[in-house]
Amino acid sequence: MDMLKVDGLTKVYNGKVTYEALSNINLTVEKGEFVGVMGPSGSGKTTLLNMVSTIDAPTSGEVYINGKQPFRLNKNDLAVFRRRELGFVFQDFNLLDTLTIGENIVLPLTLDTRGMREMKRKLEVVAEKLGITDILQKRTYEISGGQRQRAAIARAIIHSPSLLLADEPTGNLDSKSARAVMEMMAEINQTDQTTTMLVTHDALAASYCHRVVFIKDGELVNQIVRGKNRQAFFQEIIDMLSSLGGIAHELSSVRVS
Ligand SMILES: Nc1ncnc2c1ncn2[C@@H]1O[C@H](COP(=O)(O)OP(=O)(O)OP(=O)(O)O)[C@@H](O)[C@H]1O
Repeated sequence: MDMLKVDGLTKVYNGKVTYEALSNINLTVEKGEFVGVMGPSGSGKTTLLNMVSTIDAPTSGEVYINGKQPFRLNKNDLAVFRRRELGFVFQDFNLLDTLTIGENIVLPLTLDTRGMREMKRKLEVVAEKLGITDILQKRTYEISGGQRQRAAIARAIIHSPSLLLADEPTGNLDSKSARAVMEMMAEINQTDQTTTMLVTHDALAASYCHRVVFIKDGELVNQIVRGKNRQAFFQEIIDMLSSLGGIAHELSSVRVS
């Protein structure tokens, strides 16, 4: 079953100069798949993520998520759709300093006015899964970057979204924390069948995906599928990035496999 389908997606920015950031993108992500999106700086990755996450509307083309067309919904229904069907993980965590970690994690449920008992049960399950049970009473400034990102992932999955979207989730982490975060994302994907789309410059992070698609100049130019060996996949990703010509910039952020 397709969880995400992007059909003929084009995005034109109309500023002083008109710029076509995405040209006729076609992409299908099946339920339970973990797909990475990579490409040189300015290639259109964020633009694609913004369309899939319904933050910005395409100029033409369609986005289907779990069989629904979010851009056909009215404003209120779109807000509910986003809250129920999507989970977001960002580079800078986006946790609220004024709340405890536990309160941050249950926030998506409180917006949907769920009962206290249900929220507590879901919090326990998700915190256990992410290994953060002992920091739920703490504030963001009392925990490490890796713990913050794990809390952010817990918040993103507590409502069992149809699609988990991650934008450079390892961008602010040291290599050990990045690896731990990616191992958890891969485990969640595997055990819960959470369909995941990851935008990243980090070849190590991308090597945890089942498949990586590459964008250049607003077009999907290639994709590679992981075999059994993650190390080999990592090398294939590096080779593809260098063949796309982004080497100087891209490889500056590559971690050792
Ligand atoms: N709001 C906007 N108005 C005009 N042009 C834009 C806008 N947002 C992005 N662009 C342009 O669209 C192109 C794609 O940008 P986008 O941010 O999607 O690239 P990216 O692949 O995510 O880059 P990076 O890896 O550096 O984050 C770039 O040339 C960018 O300058």
